[in-house]
Amino acid sequence: MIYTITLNPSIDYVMFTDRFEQGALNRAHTTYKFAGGKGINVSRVLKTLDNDTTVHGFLGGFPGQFISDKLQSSNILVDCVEVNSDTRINVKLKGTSETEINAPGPDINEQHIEQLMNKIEALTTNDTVIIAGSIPKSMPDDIYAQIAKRCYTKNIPFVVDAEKNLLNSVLQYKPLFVKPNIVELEEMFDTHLQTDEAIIRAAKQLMHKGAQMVFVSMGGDGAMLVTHDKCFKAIVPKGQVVNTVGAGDSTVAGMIAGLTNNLSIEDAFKQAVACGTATAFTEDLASATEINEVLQHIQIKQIY
Ligand SMILES: Nc1ncnc2c1ncn2[C@@H]1O[C@H](COP(=O)(O)OP(=O)(O)OP(=O)(O)O)[C@@H](O)[C@H]1O
Ligand SMILES: O=P(O)(O)OC[C@@]1(O)O[C@H](CO)[C@@H](O)[C@@H]1O
Repeated sequence: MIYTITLNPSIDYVMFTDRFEQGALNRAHTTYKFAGGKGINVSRVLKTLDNDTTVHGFLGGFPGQFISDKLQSSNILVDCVEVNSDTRINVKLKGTSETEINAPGPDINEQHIEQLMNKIEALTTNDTVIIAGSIPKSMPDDIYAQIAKRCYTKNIPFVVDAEKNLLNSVLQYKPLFVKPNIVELEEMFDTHLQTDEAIIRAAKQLMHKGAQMVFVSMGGDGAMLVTHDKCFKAIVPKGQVVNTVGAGDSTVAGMIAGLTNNLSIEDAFKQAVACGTATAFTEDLASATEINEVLQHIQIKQIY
C-alpha cells in the first residue's frame, strides 16, 4: 500500500477572478473547494493512476470532515487522527497571476502525534510512504526526522517533498527520492542555479547526504532527475496554465506510481512530468485522460 502523510492538510479554496487588485473589492467568477495538502494531492493523483493509497495525517472540524468525505468518495482510504481544532482553509487566487495564502494549521498535541506514530509503526517493508508539506506550528521541528527514522529502521521506502529544513532533516535516513522545486533547491544552497551542471552538482550534494535520487521540478522549464548513475531532463510542452496548485505533488505521484508498477526510471520520470504538466493545465488535479494526452508531448533527454 502507498501511504501519504499530510501533517497539515487543507481545503484549497480556489477563486478565479478576471484580475485581482490588492486593496480593492474583487469578485470571483468561479470558485472551487478541493481536498488539499501536499500528501493528499499525491494520493488523489495516485488513485487517478489506479494505485491504491491511504491518507495519514490530522483532520479536524468541518473542513476535516469535508476532506475525508471527498477522499472517500474517490475510493481513497482515509486513516487520519482526529483533532479538536479545524483543519485549515488555504486561499488560491487566480487572476492574471497566481497568489496563494496558506493558513498555519490547527493545534496538534502529543497524544495526536503518538497516535500517528502508532499507525506508522504498523507499516511494513512492502509499503511506501510519502511525507509532504508543511507542519502546523504546534508540532516539533523534528517530526519529519522522527517519521523518516522510523521508516529507515523498518526498511520502508519513503519519499519527501518539503521545505529546506524539513528536507535536510531526513537525508541521513536515505529517502528513495526527494523533490525540491528549483527555488527550494536554490534556497538550500543559498545560490542561483543557472545551468544544468549547477543543478546536478546541488542534487549530488543531497545524494551525498543520503538521498537515493533527487527530482528537481522547475515549473514551465520542466524537471530534472538525478540518480547515482543517470541524469534525465524533461522538456514540457507549452500550453495554457490554468492552476499550478498541486503540480509538484502530481509529479511525485507519477514517479511513485511508475516505480511501483515497474516502469523504468526514465519512463517513471516521464509519467511524473506528464502528471505535473497536465495538472498545471487544468482547474483541479489532472485526470487520467489529461495525463495521457500530455504524456505524448513530454521530451526526455538523457544528460548522462
Ligand atoms: N507553466 C507550466 N507549464 C508546463 N508545465 C508546468 C508548469 N508549471 C508546472 N508544470 C509542471 O509541473 C511540475 C511541477 O511544477 P513546480 O516545479 O512548479 O512544482 P512545485 O513548486 O512543487 O508545485 P506545487 O507546490 O504547486 O505543487 C513541473 O515539473 C512541470 O512538469
Ligand atoms: O503550506 P504547505 O503545506 O507547504 O502547502 C500546502 C499547499 O499549498 O500545497 C498543496 C499544493 O502543493 C496545496 O494543496 C496546499 O494548499
